[in-house]
Amino acid sequence: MPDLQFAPGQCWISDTELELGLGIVTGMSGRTLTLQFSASDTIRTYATDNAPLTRVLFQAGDKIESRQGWKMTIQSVTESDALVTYHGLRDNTSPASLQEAALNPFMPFNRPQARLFAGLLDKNEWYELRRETLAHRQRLEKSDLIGLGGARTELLPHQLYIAHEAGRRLAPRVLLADEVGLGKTIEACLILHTQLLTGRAQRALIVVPNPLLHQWLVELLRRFNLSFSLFDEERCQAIESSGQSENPFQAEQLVLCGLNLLIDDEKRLAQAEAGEWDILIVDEAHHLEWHEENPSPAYLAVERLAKQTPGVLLLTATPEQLGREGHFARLRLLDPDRFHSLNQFQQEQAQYQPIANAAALLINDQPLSSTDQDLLLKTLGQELAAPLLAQLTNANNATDRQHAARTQLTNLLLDRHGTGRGMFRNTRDRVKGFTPRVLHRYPLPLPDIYRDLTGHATEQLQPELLLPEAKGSEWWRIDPRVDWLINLLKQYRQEKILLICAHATTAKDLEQALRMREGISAALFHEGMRIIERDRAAAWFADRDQGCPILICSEIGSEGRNFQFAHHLVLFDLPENPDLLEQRIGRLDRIGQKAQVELHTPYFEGTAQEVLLRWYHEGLNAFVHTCQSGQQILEQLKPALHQAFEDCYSDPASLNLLLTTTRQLHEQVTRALKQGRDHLLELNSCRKQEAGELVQQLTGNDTASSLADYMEQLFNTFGVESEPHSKDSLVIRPGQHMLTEHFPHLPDEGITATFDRLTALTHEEWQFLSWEHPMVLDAIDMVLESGHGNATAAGIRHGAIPPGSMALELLFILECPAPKLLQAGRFLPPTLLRILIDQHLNDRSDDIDFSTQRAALNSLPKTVVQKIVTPLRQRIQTMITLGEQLADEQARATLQEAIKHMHTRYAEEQSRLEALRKINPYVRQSDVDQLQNIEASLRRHLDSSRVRLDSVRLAIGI
Ligand SMILES: Nc1ncnc2c1ncn2[C@@H]1O[C@H](COP(=O)(O)OP(=O)(O)OP(=O)(O)O)[C@@H](O)[C@H]1O
Repeated sequence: MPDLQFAPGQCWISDTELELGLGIVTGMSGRTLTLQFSASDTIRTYATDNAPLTRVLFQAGDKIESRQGWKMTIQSVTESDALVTYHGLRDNTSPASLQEAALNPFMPFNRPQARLFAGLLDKNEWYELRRETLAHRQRLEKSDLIGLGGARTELLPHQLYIAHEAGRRLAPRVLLADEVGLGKTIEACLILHTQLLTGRAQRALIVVPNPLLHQWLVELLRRFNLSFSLFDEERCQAIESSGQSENPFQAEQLVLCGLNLLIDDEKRLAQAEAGEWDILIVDEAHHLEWHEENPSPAYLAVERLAKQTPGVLLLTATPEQLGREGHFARLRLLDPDRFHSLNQFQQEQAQYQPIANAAALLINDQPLSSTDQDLLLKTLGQELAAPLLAQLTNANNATDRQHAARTQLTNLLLDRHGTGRGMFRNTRDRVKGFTPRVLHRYPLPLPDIYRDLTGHATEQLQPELLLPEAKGSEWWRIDPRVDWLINLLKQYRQEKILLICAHATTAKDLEQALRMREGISAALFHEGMRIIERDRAAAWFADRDQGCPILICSEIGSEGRNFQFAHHLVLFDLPENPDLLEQRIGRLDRIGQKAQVELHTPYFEGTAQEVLLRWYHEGLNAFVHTCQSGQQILEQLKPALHQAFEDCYSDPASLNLLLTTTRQLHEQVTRALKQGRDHLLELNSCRKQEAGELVQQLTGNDTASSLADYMEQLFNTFGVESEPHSKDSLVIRPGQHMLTEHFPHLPDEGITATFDRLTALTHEEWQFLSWEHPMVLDAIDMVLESGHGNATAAGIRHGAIPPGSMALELLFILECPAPKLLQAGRFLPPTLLRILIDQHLNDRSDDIDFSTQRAALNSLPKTVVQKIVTPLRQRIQTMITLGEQLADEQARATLQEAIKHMHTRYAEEQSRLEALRKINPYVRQSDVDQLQNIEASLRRHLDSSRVRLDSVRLAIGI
C-alpha cells in the first residue's frame, strides 16, 4: 500500500471500524500517527505506511454538518496546507465556511452513497452476504412459526399446537394441564421462547418447587438456549451487597427461583412482585392449595405475582388433584374477574354436556337430531349456524361441502365453549405413541414384627414407620420386602431401577440396608438432602457407565423429574392418592421412554397394602393405564376404602363389593369425561389438522433450510474457521484473522455444532444451529448493523453493460419502525426492494441480476474505482435519485398489500373474539379491546413506513 499523505487537522475514517465516526489527525511522530475519534471517545495510533484509513473529502452538492449542528450544502472546496475548507450556504440561508476539523464527528458515515463517494468500498462477497442476510431477515420476521422451530425438541404435534396457539397471544394466561410426562415444561418453554423472540416479553420469572430448579435451568439452556439466573437467598443477598440493585429481582431479565424463596420471606415476595415481569411461569401449580376461606401462603404468593404480570402460565398434570375447588382456584389466578364464584363455576361445568355431545356427533360424522340442530342454532347464533347447517344437511350437496360445513361447525363450537382459550389438556389416549405399562405383583407374608402393631389400618401401608428404632434389630433386617428387593436387583443386574417410597426415613433405611447387607451402592433422593446433593444423586443414577443401579426416592422423587432412561419402577409402598400414583409412574412413562415400563409392587398379603393395590389395579386399572377419574372416585369412596383396610382380616369378601362399585364408578366417570367437558377440552387442546400442518411446515423448514450454506458464507467472510467434525456436525472456532474481535457466541475454544435436529437430539453436548440460535440471530444483526457490505464496486463483463459504461444496483429497505411487541414484521417485515439503473437512466431491474453471474464480477482496485466515480459523481447521484423514486413506487404497492392483510387478519380475529365473548365468558373483554388497540397502533406505524437505501453496487463494464 502506498504511503498516505497525512497532516494534523485532516479528517479520516477507519475502514474497519466505521462505527468510530470521523477521526481527526491529532499527532504525527516518526512513522506513526494518532487520530482522535470524538464521537466514540476513542484515540487510535496507526503506522503511517499501512493505516486502514480513508480520507474524508466532500464535494460540491454534498450536505455536511458542523460540530455545532448547523448544516450546509457545499458549493465549493478550497485546499491549503493539505487541509480543506468547505464553502456554501449555512442552513440554506447565509454564506458560511467550514474547516474539515470542524465537521460533526457524529456524521453518519456508513450511508452507502457516502461510502461510495468516499471510496470506502467493501469486497463484493460482503455485499452478497449483506443482500442474503436482508432476504433471510425478511423471511424470518414474516414467519408465523417464530419460537417453535429453533428449540432442541422433537416436533410433537400436541405441543406445537398449544405453543402456537398461546405463544402468539399478547400476554397469554393459560393453564397447561397435559397428563403427566407429555411435555408441559417443553410447551411452557416454547411459549416463552416465542414470546421472547417476538418481543412480546422481555422479563420472565419462573417459579418452581425447589427440587426441580436445576432440571428447569438445564432444560432452558440445553433445549432453548435461554440462560436464566437461578435465584436463592444467597444470590439475592449477593446482589444486594454488591450494590448492583436494591431489588435483586430487578437486576436480571430472566429469573428462575424456588417457590419457597417467595413464601418464606415477605421481603423477597414483595421484591419479586415489583419485578415488572412480562410473563410468569409456575410449575406444579397443584401445590397452590386454596379453600374459599383459607388460601395457602403459596397460593397467596402466586396470586400477588399473577396480579402484577400480564402473561401467566400455570403448569399441572393433575389439575383436580386437590379437588374441583383447587381447579377453580387456579383458573381464578388466571382470570379473577371471570372466576369469581366457585358455585357458579360448578354450575357451568355441568352445562357443557349437551354442547360436548353435539361436538362429538360432528366429529364422529354422525347425523344431528333436530334437538342438536336447535342447540347449535342457539349456541352459535342463527346467522352463523343456519347456513352451515343447511349446507351440512342438504343431501344434494357434495360430500366434501358437507364435510367442510361439519368441520366449520365443530371448530366454531370448540372455539366458543369450555375452557378452550384458558386451558389446555392433552391425554395419553389422544397423543399416543407411549410404550405399554406392565404390573408385576409380589405377594409376601406379613412378618410377625408387624402383625401385632397397634395403630390405624392405614398405617399398615408403611408399617416400618411404626417400629421403634433399635440398633441391631432394624426393620430392614427382617422385612421380606428387603430380601425381595435384593433379589430383584440381582435379577436385573444390568438395568437401572427407580424405587419410590412414601417417606424419607424408609428411603434412608433402604439405602443402608442394601449397603450393609449386600454392599450394593444406591443413590438416595429425599427432602432432607440439599438440592445440589439430590441433583448429584440423580446424575449418579443417570450415568450409564459409572452410575449406580438404583435410585431410592422418597415421595419428592415422584414429581417433575425425568428418569425415562430407566424402565423399572419399584413401588415399595403405594400412595393413597391416584394422582400421586400417576405422578410416580410418570417419572418413567414419559416422552422419550423407549421400553415397556415395568412396575414392581411388593405387598403384604391380607393387609391394607393388598387392598390398596387391588383397588388401584382391579378397581381403577390405574397401573397399566392412566386413570383420569381416580381422584374423583377417591373423594366418593374414601370411607369405604378405609373400611376395607380395617376389614381385610375379618371380612375379605367386603373388598369384592368395593372393587365392583369402584369399577362401575370408574366406567361411569370415564364415560362422562369422554363425552363431556373434558372431551371438549381435549379436542380443543390439539386440533389434529392444524397441529399436523404445523409439524409439516416446521419439518419442511428443517429440510429446506439454507442455513448451513448461509452460515458457511458468513464464517468465510468473517474469517471464522469451520470444518467437518463427523457426519452432520462441524467444528467452529475463531480464525487467526477474524474481521471482528468476537464472533457472537463463539468461545475461544470453539464449539461443535449441527444443523440437523435428529443429530442435535442425540448429541445434547453439541450446539443445535437453527435460524433461532443466538449465534445466528446475533450474526444477522451484526452484519446488518455494521455498514459492512453496503457499498461495493466491481468490473463486469456483461452484454448489457458495455466496457466503459456503468450500472448501479440499489438495495432499498421498506421498513416499518414500530415497537417490537407489535410484531409489525408479520405484515411488513423489512422488505428488500432491488432496483438496477443503467448509465442512461433506464430501469434494468428485471433484465440484469448480478447475483446469478457472480463469476462475471471482477474486483477493481479502490484507486481505479475512485478515478471513475469522482467525475461521474453527479450522474451517479441522479441514478440514485431515480432509484429512490422507483423504490417508492414499489413500496407503495407493498405497503397497501400489507395494510390490507393486517386489516383482514384483525377483522377476522376481532369478529371471532367478539362472538366468543358473547357466549364464552372465558374470553375477556380486555382481549377484545387489546386487539382493537393493537390494530389501530399497527395502522399508525404502517402508515409511517419508509424506504431507506441500504446498499449500493456499482458495476463498471470492462
Ligand atoms: N418435544 C420434545 N422433544 C424431546 N423431548 C421431549 C419433548 N417433549 C418432552 N420431552 C421430554 O419428555 C420428558 C417429559 O417432558 P416434561 O418434563 O416437559 O413433561 P411434563 O408434562 O412437564 O411432566 P410432569 O407432568 O412430570 O411435570 C422430559 O424429559 C422432556 O425433556
